Amino acid sequence: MTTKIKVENLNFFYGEHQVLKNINMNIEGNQVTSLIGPSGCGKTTFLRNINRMNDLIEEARAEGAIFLDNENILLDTVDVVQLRKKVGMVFQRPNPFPMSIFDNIAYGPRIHGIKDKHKLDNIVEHSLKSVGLWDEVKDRLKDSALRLSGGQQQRLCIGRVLAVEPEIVLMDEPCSALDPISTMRVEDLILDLKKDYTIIIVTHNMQQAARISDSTAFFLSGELIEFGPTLEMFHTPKDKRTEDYITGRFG
Ligand SMILES: Nc1ncnc2c1ncn2[C@@H]1O[C@H](COP(=O)(O)OP(=O)(O)OP(=O)(O)O)[C@@H](O)[C@H]1O
Repeated sequence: MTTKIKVENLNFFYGEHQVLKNINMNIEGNQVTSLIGPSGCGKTTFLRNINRMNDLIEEARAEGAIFLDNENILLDTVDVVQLRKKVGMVFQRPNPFPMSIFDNIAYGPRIHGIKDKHKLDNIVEHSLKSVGLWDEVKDRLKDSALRLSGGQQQRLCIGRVLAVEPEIVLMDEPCSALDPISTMRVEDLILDLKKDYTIIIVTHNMQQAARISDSTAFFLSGELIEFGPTLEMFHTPKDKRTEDYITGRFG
């Protein structure tokens, strides 16, 4: 069973500006959870709390608790390097490092101390197979990753995250820069990955949320308005504001 996430009374501020308001949520393992809501409602901020990426912003401040299994990762005592190994993140635009395909995947494991060539070969092969890229690139592992297509680059970036064996994968609009066919491949990949990982994805695409997620959370102005099984939320939303958003009446 993969890691569960329990969010308790999470409030988050950029300086005086309160961006997240009293969020409570139980996110199950082996599931895909979508975060939806209009631009600026706090989805990315929420996601970035789960691997403490907001720590990098000086005036950012979080209150409350986020438990990964039993550990509250908002405590000062948490080792954020270890946390980010456990909680990988994929960004909106594919961002491969300007180095070879092999070195992109081997980068994280090397940082975490793996030097053995044979071990790294295995990790690279395994990660590239997990993201369905192995057959496309196995004969050119030394080529620059920047020469891959956008869709291939995004799968490479997901492979780079998987190479350090995370428990949770956060994805911030991972398909927004991709064409429909690459999007479909990444969506298939996400569905496949949920057997091993807890996945949270921010998306502006309602069809995408409906296609790939088990649960959906609807945010509005920093509040969690509704959270539940995706099918229920899309067919019988409990809150009028959720209904208005998913039917395109605002946002
Ligand atoms: N570094 C920052 N400093 C100050 N305020 C910020 C910072 N980043 C985001 N904000 C503010 O926090 C609020 C939430 O932003 P966030 O990026 O989390 O929203 P979002 O729902 O992910 O939006 P989008 O769908 O457009 O990506 C916005 O009002 C934004 O202006």
